[in-house]
Amino acid sequence: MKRGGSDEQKRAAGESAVDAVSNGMVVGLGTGSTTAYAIRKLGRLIDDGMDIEGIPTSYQSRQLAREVGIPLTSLEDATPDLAIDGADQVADGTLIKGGGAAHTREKLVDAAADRLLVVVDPTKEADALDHPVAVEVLPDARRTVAEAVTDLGGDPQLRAAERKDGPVVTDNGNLVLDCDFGTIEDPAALARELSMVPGVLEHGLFVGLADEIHCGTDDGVRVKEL
Ligand SMILES: O=C[C@H](O)[C@H](O)[C@H](O)COP(=O)(O)O
Repeated sequence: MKRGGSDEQKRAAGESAVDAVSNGMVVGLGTGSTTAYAIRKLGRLIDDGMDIEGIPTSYQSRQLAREVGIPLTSLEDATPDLAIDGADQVADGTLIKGGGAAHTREKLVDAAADRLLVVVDPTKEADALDHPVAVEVLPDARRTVAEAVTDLGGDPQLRAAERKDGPVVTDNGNLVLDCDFGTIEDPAALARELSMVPGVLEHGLFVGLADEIHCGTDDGVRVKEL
């Protein structure tokens, strides 16, 4: 799905993060249009003889990794040395993710990795987080979670599928509520509160996980260490 800035900005960011990959590493493969550039570059490094394994975070990243020849492993068998992942919004090192409904597995892999490199374009950077937060919910919990989100001050909308009638169904067989909280003053507190709601599998607030932000611009890549 196409979101955010230009393809060239995304390519610059995705490929910049791959410069941190060295021989023998296990790499977490995020999901989305920006990470796709990183996955393709990892494939080229493997073609050149590098020994890298990937842990995919979605059907999309698994298929692309297979296409470009990245050997795959899993969290059962390996710990990622680093993960490369995109974001829908970044402010002060905190991320909102889940625009592709992949945030649950992304969070598992990103949190397990020794380092998380986030790849974005300038449209994703903000002074404060105000993007809707994707919340993956068990189908039976759709209404009760929506009520809890409303009690927390959010406006939950069931994510509708495109080119299919009805809702988006995640790779895990669940639904997604896009929850608009306006400007999020305290992301860590909201993250904790959402995690406590029964029926919430995972939400798209990634607090304290990112180690570097690689922002692709028309004039090169800005790397911010956190
Ligand atoms: O669920 C999807 C992910 O969290 C993506 O990493 C995020 O939506 C950014 O995707 P893109 O690079 O396509 O904007």
